[in-house]
Amino acid sequence: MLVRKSFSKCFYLVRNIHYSKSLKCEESISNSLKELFLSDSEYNKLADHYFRINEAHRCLIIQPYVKWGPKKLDIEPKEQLSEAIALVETLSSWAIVDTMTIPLDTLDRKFLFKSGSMDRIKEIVDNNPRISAIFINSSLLKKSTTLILQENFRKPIFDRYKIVMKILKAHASSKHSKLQVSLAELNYLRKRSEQDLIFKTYTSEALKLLFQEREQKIKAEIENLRKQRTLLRNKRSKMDYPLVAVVGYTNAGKTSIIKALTGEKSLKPKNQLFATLDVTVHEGCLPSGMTVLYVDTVGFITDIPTNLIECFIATLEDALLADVILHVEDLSSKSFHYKRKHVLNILKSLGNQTNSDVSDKIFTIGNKCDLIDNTEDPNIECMHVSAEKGIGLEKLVQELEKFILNKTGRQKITIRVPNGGDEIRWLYKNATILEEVPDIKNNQYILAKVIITAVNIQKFKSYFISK
Ligand SMILES: Nc1nc2c(ncn2[C@@H]2O[C@H](COP(=O)(O)OP(=O)(O)OP(=O)(O)O)[C@@H](O)[C@H]2O)c(=O)[nH]1
Ligand SMILES: [Mg+2]
Repeated sequence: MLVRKSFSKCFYLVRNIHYSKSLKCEESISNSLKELFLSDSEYNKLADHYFRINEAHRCLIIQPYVKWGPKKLDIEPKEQLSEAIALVETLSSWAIVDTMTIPLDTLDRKFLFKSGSMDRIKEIVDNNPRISAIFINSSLLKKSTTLILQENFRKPIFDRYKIVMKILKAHASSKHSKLQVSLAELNYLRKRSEQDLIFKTYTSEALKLLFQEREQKIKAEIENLRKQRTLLRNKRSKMDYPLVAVVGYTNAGKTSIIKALTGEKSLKPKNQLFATLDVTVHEGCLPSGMTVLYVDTVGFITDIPTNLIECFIATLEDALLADVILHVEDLSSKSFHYKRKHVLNILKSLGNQTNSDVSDKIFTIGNKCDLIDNTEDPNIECMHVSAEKGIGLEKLVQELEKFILNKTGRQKITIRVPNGGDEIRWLYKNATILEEVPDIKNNQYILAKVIITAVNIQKFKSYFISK
């Protein structure tokens, strides 16, 4: 599957939509699902064993990086380490005791590290009793490598997959995000059950049943919610508001931008990765007075294995169906280009999968301009704004409006209609009225300046002109 391949290093989640303000939807959770989450103690035991969800740790973070060759990444190890720190800081019960970066010549070494590095780590761990766990910021360590490292350092080892899984579990608050996280977890456990001792206490048939039953129930519930989302989508298209999906690398400031553009108080930007785990829709107003809906989405992150991503792919439909994709980038990030490349790759592969050219509807902005010097990087061609300081927002909405009008085939036109007639009432319902002035040549008429879609122009003509 195309997405499967191109997503192997990137992570992007989009969850169910809650329409804020005028559009509200209540998801219902079936009794069978409640039962599934609460009473499946056997399953929960296995999940706890692997993800150690409730454990709090004081950890040593190790950032391995390949020094040269094709596996060398276009991102500074220091920047990778700050992402690892941000991931751990997102876990409220965890603390960071120490950090280190370790160069590697290959990622395929059995112990991961060379013997000199192994000794260095061991020395640090042995001499610091505060360290209770080690987080190696690498996507998914092999089971055998994890065991060897655990044995050597006599501390539990966490890789990036486990940490992200813990964050997702902690942050998932809606039914849909809980379901998706459960499915990701299930896929992981199923894979591990093929090789692991703890599973030997179950017969393979019992295990198969345990996983199968749970998977079927979760998938059925997800399908249910997807139907509800389709309903919401239809409702929205009837209302005919342009939809802007706000996407970008995690922590770029997507939620902050929406908050700044809509004034929505319920939005809480956080200096955390995966602060937003549920897709929410927020109503805003463009300079002309046209209503626009902004969709807040879950951030992208690199270097997360495929099976964690797969579960969320279906829900990306929502972002892809938006009229415009507002790509928010963090100008202050040292890995700006690396992150940009990843986000654009994901969007492109999603577009390919659905045969739609998304690149055409991407509007890019660089956020956090307050944190950079005025000396602009000539390679960063996008509008500079600051959600936090309110810089460039006025220009942003003006340009965004032009872009939306262009992409959605909406036009600004003036229509002459009878004063107080059905025509103006219809226009109030089906277009955005910008201005109404009396026609000085004949005061029985008014000149209405409107923003209207091509479809509605045709409807207007057929209802009122060709009659
Ligand atoms: N200095 C500065 N900080 C900003 C700006 N915009 C956002 N931030 C901060 O950046 C952090 C992340 O902001 P969010 O809006 O939560 O970012 P996000 O992209 O929604 O993050 P996720 O939902 O986790 O993917 C918060 O601490 C914000 O206060 C800005 O313009 N300038
Ligand atoms: Mg957010």
